[in-house]
Amino acid sequence: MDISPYNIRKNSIITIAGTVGVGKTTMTKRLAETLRFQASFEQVDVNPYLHLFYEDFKSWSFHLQIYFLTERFKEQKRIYDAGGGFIQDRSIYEDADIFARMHYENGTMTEIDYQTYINLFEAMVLTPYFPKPDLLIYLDGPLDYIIDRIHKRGRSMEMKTPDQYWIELHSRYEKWIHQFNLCPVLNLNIKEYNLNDQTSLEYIVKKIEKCIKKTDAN
Ligand SMILES: Nc1ncnc2c1ncn2[C@@H]1O[C@H](COP(=O)(O)OP(=O)(O)O)[C@@H](O)[C@H]1O
Ligand SMILES: Nc1ncnc2c1ncn2[C@H]1C[C@H](O)[C@@H](COP(=O)(O)O)O1
Repeated sequence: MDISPYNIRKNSIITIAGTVGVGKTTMTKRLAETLRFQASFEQVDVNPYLHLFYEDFKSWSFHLQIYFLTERFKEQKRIYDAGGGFIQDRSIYEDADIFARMHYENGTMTEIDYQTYINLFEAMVLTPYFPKPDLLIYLDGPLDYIIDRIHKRGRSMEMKTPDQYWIELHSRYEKWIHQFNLCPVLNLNIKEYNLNDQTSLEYIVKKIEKCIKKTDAN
């Protein structure tokens, strides 16, 4: 078996999940550097719908979800073609189970659009390009820390969005992770690590090793 210096298979796929602003992108970068894996990011700056969506959820939620699905599919294919070895910034499950569902349930996505989206999502995850991740790392922490990070990051479209949106997202994430069972989950609390501290990073890597080893043993 091909093992990285950290006893983690070099073809592993590790997905970082968690609500907006919790620190997924930052964690993706640091883990990819440390494990010498490739990174797969969500590209926020080039997303042509995101600004429009934040101005008017009802008009743009379907377009935005289709765009995210397309981008995730391309990234999944890239990961598959490379034979794994990736840290991935957010999972496709979050798009469907949290964001799309929330907008449908809140009336900012129509039933027809939601059904079309779900049909496409279900067809996509059945393709070979969507192997289940070897591990999903779930980042969470106090809501006030997370909202503070969103404000400090300073994306204007997010800063104009009422805090109620982040509160609802966070609450939906908490429910979602409790029932998520498609792959092993490592829970990390953002108050309990510091990515600028090598010891703290090593501690996270040790936890990843343990979770992935347990799965390999099954
Ligand atoms: N461990 C951390 N400690 C302090 N600030 C962090 C940490 N991780 C991320 N941040 C900051 O919080 C903000 C959101 O992080 P980001 O990685 O973009 O989150 P996400 O991808 O989950 O939206 C950024 O400004 C980032 O610099
Ligand atoms: N599927 C999605 N639907 C709506 N909005 C989404 C979706 N995926 C990501 N977003 C938004 C949330 C943030 O404003 C940006 C980037 O997400 P982040 O958690 O900061 O990486 O896109």
